[in-house]
Amino acid sequence: MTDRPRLTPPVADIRRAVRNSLRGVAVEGDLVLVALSGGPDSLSLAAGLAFEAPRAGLRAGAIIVDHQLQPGSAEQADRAAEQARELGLDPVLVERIDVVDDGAGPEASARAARYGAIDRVREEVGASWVVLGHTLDDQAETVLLGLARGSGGKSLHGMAVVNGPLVRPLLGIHREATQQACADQGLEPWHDPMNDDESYRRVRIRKNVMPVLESELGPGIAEALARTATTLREDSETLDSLALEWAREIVDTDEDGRVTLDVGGLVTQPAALRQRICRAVAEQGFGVSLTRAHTMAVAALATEWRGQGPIDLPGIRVERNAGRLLFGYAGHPDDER
Ligand SMILES: Nc1ncnc2c1ncn2[C@@H]1O[C@H](COP(=O)(O)OP(=O)(O)OP(=O)(O)O)[C@@H](O)[C@H]1O
Repeated sequence: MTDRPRLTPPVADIRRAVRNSLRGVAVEGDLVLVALSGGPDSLSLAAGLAFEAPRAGLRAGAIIVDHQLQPGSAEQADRAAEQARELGLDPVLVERIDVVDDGAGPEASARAARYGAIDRVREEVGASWVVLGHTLDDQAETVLLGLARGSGGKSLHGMAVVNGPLVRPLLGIHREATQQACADQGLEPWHDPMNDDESYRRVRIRKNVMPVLESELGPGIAEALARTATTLREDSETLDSLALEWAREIVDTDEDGRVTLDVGGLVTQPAALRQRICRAVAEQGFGVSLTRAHTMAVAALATEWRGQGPIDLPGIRVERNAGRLLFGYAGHPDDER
C-alpha cells in the first residue's frame, strides 16, 4: 500500500463524494440503494450513504446479491445485510440469484445477472438510484483492460459517475482509502477470495501491473489513467451528439421499413463521425450494438464499395444499393426474394 498524502480523513472524503454525486440528481424523498457486496469499497460507501442521506432528505437502503456460486455465500450475504441494518439502512434486501452461464464466461455471466437483479429490485421497491462502490483504482484498471483489449472506443472511457439510475460516487477515491474508512469506523469488510485469484486479468493488473507502473511512472498513474478516461468520454459524447445531428440529415426510411443512409453525405464525414452514424442507426433503428469490427465493415460499404453483396451481422443486414446504404432486420421478408 502506498502512503498517499491526505488533507482530510477518508471517512470525510467518502461522505463528501456521496454528497456531491447525489446532489443535482436525487431529489428530496428519493430512495437510494447501495449495492453492497460487503467488501471495503461498498461497505464504506454504505456508511457514507447512511450518514449523508438523512441530511439531504433522502431515504437509504441496501441491496445485496447472493450469486450462490461459492459455499458460504448465503452467510456472507446475511452478514452484509446485518451490517447494513446496523448502519441504519432500510430497506435491506437480499436477492438470491441463479447464475446461468450465458456463454460470456462465468465472471461476465455473474456480473450481468447481478446488474439484472439490482435493476429488478430497484424497480420493485421504487428506488430512484443505486450507488455502486467502484473506486478510482477500478477505473484505472478498467482503462488498462480496455487498452489491452485494443478495442478502443467505449472500453477506454471507463465508468461515468452517473449512468442512468446507477451512481458511482467513489470514482475519485482510492481503494486503500475505503479500507482505511472501514477501519476508522470499526466496520469489518469481507475479503472476497476472487480478488486474489490471478487467473483473472483484472486481478493481475491490480496486483502485478499497477505496482510496476506506480514505481516506474509515479504514484499519480491511477489518477492520470482515470483523468484520461474522463477526457475521452467527454470528447466521445460530443462526437456522439454531432453524429446524431448529421444522421438526421442523411437518414431516411424506405417503404419496406428499412433505414437508408445517403452515401454521399456519409463519406464526406470524418471517419469518427461516419462510424458513429452507422452505429447509431444500428442501435436506435434496430436495437443492435455493432462491434468495432462490424462498424468498420459497414462503414467500408460506403467508402470502399466494389459491388460486393449484403453484410449479415447478428440481428441486422446492411447492403449498398446505388447511392444508399440500406439497413434492415436480418431475415427481412425481402431477403427471401
Ligand atoms: N454481490 C453483490 N451484491 C451487491 N452489490 C455488489 C455485489 N458485488 C459487487 N457489487 C457492487 O459492485 C461494485 C463493484 O464490485 P466489483 O468490483 O466486485 O464488480 P466487478 O465484478 O468488477 O464488476 P463491475 O466492475 O462490472 O461491476 C461494488 O462496490 C458493489 O457496489
